[in-house]
Amino acid sequence: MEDMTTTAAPATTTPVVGFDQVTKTYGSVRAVDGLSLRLYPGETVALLGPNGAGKSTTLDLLLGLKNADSGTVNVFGTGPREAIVAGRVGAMLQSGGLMEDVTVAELVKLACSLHPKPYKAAEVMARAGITQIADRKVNKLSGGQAQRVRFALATAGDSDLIILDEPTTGMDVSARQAFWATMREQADQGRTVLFATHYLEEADAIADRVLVLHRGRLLADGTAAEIKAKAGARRVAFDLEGDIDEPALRGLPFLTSIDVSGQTVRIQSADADATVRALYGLGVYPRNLEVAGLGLEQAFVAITEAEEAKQSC
Ligand SMILES: Nc1ncnc2c1ncn2[C@@H]1O[C@H](COP(=O)(O)OP(=O)(O)OP(=O)(O)O)[C@@H](O)[C@H]1O
Repeated sequence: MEDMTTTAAPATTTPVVGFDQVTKTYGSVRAVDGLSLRLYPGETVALLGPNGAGKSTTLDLLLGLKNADSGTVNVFGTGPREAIVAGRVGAMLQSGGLMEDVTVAELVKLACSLHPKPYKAAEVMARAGITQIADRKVNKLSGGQAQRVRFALATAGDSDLIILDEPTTGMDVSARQAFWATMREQADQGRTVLFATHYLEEADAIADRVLVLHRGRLLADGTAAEIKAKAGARRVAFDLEGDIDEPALRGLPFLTSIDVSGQTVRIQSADADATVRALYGLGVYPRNLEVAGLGLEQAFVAITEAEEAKQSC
């Protein structure tokens, strides 16, 4: 698989975020391993990676919640904490505890009062869709409502960089749609949005750049389309009549996965042309043949599995 860590980011724009050879270890675990990357104004960037890949640690380093063992983290030309004190960074963390014995409105007003460039609390609540629960105690909220409140806190003021760790977990469909519409507006106004997610369809739909982390290293960096294309493999689906000789199909060249369901066969192949030629060579005549590129989810799995295989050699 070719190198996927070259980004087409503009060379002339001053980066919003710069990581240079950043490493963070916990005991023997290298959570972030020599990570270098740049984020630029107006980018919406998805941070993907399997469990334990180092996404949350990367965001914590970016927010100054953790210190790197080596390397440098730069945010708007300063350290992360200075950038936060200056109000340039808004964040929504995965399990960010919410103050319990206050109402939603009180909490949002507090967040606004602490921000150097605050928005009006009523505006912030309307944007997050929590006006109707403004008088409710924070410890009485459902999971999705609490998530909306975290979203409000992350957008309490005019920040230039918005960091979101799995932001839509627990949100219903309409909350998700409203959330991403707001984030899109924020990016259109020149803000940088960085979000970690396990929802690959969200990354595909929302992000104009996708970073794939694996064991603390950057495995891929590009648009979703580039990552899908560079993963190489393609999906092939077809129907067969009569008895299916599954062992023979499993022996097809370039096959990376196969699923037989009834008369329908779905395979993933590193060289779809060669696989289909070999299929005809078996004397098998597929009907309804479809060949398509990988979705971001399959590309992600292909990239991370290829890396696992490389490391276990
Ligand atoms: N405080 C800690 N002490 C010890 N090990 C930690 C600590 N925090 C994270 N780790 C380890 O560092 C690695 C990276 O964890 P991190 O939470 O950054 O990954 P992640 O990509 O956010 O994972 P997930 O998708 O599961 O949220 C994991 O192996 C994790 O077990």
